[in-house]
Amino acid sequence: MERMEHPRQSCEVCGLIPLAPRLSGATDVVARSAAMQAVFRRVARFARSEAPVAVLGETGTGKEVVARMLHANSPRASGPFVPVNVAALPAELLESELFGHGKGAFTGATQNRRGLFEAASKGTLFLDEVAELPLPLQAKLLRALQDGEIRRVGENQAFETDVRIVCATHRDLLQRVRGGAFREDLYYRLKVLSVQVPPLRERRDDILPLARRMLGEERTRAHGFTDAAQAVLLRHPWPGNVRELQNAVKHGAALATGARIDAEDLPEELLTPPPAPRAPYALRSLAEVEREHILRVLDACGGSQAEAARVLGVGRNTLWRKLREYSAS
Ligand SMILES: Nc1ncnc2c1ncn2[C@@H]1O[C@H](COP(=O)(O)OP(=O)(O)OP(=O)(O)O)[C@@H](O)[C@H]1O
Repeated sequence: MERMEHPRQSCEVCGLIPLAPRLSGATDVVARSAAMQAVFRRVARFARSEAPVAVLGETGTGKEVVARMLHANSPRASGPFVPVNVAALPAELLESELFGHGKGAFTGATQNRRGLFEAASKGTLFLDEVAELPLPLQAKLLRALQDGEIRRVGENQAFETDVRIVCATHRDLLQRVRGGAFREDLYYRLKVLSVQVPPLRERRDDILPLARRMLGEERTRAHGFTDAAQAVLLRHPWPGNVRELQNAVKHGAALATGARIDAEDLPEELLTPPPAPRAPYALRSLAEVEREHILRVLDACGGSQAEAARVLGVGRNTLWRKLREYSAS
């Protein structure tokens, strides 16, 4: 599924119907790597279910893209897809945003307003950054999921809900549960099904196809990457994942003067090689470590065995015996 050309034609690899052009942002969805194809095969199966799905993965990996694919391929596809970033609003505002409010519920509530739950009716409500949901709202969300109905802030009348919940987080939700920041009962309600989106560094086969697709969206004369630029793109660890790649391509497109983006057109941080990984801790025997330490102390003591024995806290005879062993070996 490198490119899903036509919105109605399903992908040969995973059977998914692609998103309408540009729905996923600037680009069509790319899944050249085996890891991403496995993700989308899973998405295709989950799409048919009504059960909540938790989409997990580092920031910028494409969790929202996955959520949109779930919706676009579900029986709810003709209904709305309503995304809400729960980390973006203060708790009180978020509550009325999600559940709506009645006239006079609080200062400024001059009329009844329906919330996103109602707006997502017959569709999918996508709760992004769900780990950040404040505890009181977690309780309210749990009730909505359990009872299948919601109450607008300041109102008693209950509205039946008909939404499928998809949520996403880059955090370790289970750790939040253990730390008391996330309700365990809600965790199990939301994570009935789950999809893990792998980081870009674990699916390097996607890097160049993604970069080419993104470049195609830019207004630039450049229509490719030099070998040097490709090598840089393949080497970078992409801590910001696909979003960081998108920025790098924009940077390259803006600076490129020729027909192809060159390495030096890419952002600086891609060009300075990352610090060399620390040598893995050498596993050595105690005898080896002892020998090295003794010789180092002896050296620091100018070769004086008496002084070295004192520093090492051993008898002079012991030190002499060890040194003899070393010289014999
Ligand atoms: N497989 C893909 N093919 C094409 N574009 C992609 C793909 N995955 C991600 N993108 C693009 O990368 C950007 C980041 O993706 P998205 O917003 O879905 O990531 P996210 O994991 O939800 O990020 P965050 O954790 O910050 O919410 C978007 O512009 C999206 O269109």
